[in-house]
Amino acid sequence: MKFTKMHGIGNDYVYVNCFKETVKDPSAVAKFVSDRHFGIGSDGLILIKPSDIADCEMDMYNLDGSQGAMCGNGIRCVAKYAYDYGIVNKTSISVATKSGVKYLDLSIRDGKVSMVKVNMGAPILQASLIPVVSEDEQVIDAPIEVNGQTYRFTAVSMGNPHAIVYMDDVDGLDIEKIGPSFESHVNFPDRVNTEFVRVIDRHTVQMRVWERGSGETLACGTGACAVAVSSILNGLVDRNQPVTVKLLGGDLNIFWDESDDQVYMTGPATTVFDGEIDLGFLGE
Ligand SMILES: N[C@H](CCC[C@H](N)C(=O)O)C(=O)O
Repeated sequence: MKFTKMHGIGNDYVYVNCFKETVKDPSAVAKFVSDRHFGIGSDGLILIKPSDIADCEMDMYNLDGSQGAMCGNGIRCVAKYAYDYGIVNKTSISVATKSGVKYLDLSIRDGKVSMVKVNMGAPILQASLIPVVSEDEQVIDAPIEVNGQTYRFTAVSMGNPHAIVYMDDVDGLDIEKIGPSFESHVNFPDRVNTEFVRVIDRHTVQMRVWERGSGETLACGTGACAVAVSSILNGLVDRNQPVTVKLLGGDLNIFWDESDDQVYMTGPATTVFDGEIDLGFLGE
């Protein structure tokens, strides 16, 4: 199987061009290739597939083999791959995902994509659609008990579920302990991606993320969007202004446009190397 290793500020995936390759069992392939000792090493697998409704389709799998409905860092790399490898020859493109068709604008430097702006769509705040168990219509700054401690969190979906928790210090956080407890908490029927956030000023936040199905990653694009929306809803950053979200792997610029309720994410996409791996033992 030919593949391309790419990352969005350190959130790295193995990408397969399914205009040319066939992957029979993506879940099994994702689990194997993601292993950083026995496989290639990544946060998961992303298939770039033909689409009848967009320029291409993104089909994303976490490292545990679970399928993700949306991936912000991944879709920027899909767009970069599509342009750089000749699937498209334009700088405004569409990518179909499990959470709808997304529209992207590409910045080109030296003939290749350097930065990508993605319309990530409108945030979903209705608890039953996130989903999160709650008696309230929306979950903003609500209590939740995790490992015997009470936290306050806000729930936002960007096509995938996020729980946002604000703290004074995220650098010293024992995320390996608290992350899995949020991920598998009974209040999240589909599990959840959890962002731990320190507010720096009215335009800047710092976050770490424990991703559903992948553990701590260096960055999470949908998570950064959810954090910007949550921070505005909680009055912690200015409305209708860009928010800089600082993640372990780098920064993302997020803008929640009140005029159309769309969340725009701008960030880089990077190709690391092309490779080939024999997955005959997996029946591929
Ligand atoms: N773990 C996520 C999918 C990947 C999201 C993240 N890598 C991003 O950049 O948005 C989920 O299961 O919902």
